[in-house]
Amino acid sequence: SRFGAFGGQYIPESLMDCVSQLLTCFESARSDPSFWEEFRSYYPYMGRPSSLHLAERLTAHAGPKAANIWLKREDLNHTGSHKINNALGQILLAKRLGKTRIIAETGAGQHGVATATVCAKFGMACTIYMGAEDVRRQALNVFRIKLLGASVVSVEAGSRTLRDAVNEAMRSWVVDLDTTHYIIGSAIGPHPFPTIVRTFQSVIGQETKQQFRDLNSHRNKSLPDAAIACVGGGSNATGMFSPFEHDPSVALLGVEAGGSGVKSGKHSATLTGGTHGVLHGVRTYVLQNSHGQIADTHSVSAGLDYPGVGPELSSWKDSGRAKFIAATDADAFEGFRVLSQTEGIIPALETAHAIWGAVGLARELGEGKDIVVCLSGRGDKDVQSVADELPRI
Ligand SMILES: CC/C=C(/N=C/c1c(COP(=O)(O)O)cnc(C)c1O)C(=O)O
Repeated sequence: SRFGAFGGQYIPESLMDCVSQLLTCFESARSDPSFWEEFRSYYPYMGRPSSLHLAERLTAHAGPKAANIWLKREDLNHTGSHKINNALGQILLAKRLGKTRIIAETGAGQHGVATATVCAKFGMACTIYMGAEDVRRQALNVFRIKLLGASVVSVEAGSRTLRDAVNEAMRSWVVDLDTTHYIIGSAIGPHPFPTIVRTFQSVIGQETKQQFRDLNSHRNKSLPDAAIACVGGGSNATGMFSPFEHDPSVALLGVEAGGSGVKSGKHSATLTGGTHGVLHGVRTYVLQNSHGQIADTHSVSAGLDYPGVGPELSSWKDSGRAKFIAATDADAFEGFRVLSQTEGIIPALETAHAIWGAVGLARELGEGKDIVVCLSGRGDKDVQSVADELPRI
């Protein structure tokens, strides 16, 4: 349950039974071939495997001596992001646990949509908790969640963003533990949640590894030189990175939300600007003041706007296995514009942070090297807020 000094279960007594029941269920499912057969039987529905392909014009944009940039198209999954991988896996666990009701938190709305989608598919009642600020800025996804038959609870407390949605979801879970499973949307929360989410999301890195080898056998190259992903709670990053963890020749780079700049104090770059702490039941890096008060965060992208991060990424930061940088809001808009206009792919604003990071890394690594980028989601949900930025774009 620990990733170095990180992880654990910092939860009230009232949650212990439910969490240990989940652990038992996960442990048995994980080692049960018929569970994975059932999971893979939904690949046609999810659109797995997602494709991996070279982004020639994005690579050219990075410059004549830049490394090749490869895109792992999690944006083409059903519902438009990597979130479906985890939502589907966890609803199969909920079924095994005999639960009949699902709750979840959401910030960008992608996890909310993915959860509402699998609840419709499996006939379970669904309530999504979402900060009121995110209800406003991701309105398209709120509409989709309701169309899928789920209800949305708009959370007015605190900063009215993802952190507050998680608080509310956890609070409501305690009331209905026996009927309800909480499909947590990122690699956060008390053990076993970070391990569950990473396990389901690791389909991203496993497929990428195989696809890269197959696509590069002619040049006798079996591994990329770097993998890069944006980091909110850390699920698409750990999903892309964990299958490469023990391949030291593959650099791992996470790109966080630098907001108005890490020095400005208005950001969500937890690993870059945070310290060891506890948030939402887990010991990890958090953004907090000297009294341990969790800081308010800012990001143009709702899915990265969170003061915590998964414990596995925290351990990789401290062990040096992965590096983390911050892309500002402006950098993200640049990544958004560049991918749209060089590859015809409109990314989620979250993903745009990784695109910006990939261009910089491609210039750094140089010719003949290869970078795989987790293209975590599509940008339909963001076009309204980007429209306001269009003059800058
Ligand atoms: C679970 C809360 C986060 C959400 N989304 C986060 C997100 C992220 C960041 O989440 P992680 O992969 O968990 O770091 C990256 N890309 C897209 C397209 C996202 O939607 C959500 O509610 O949809």
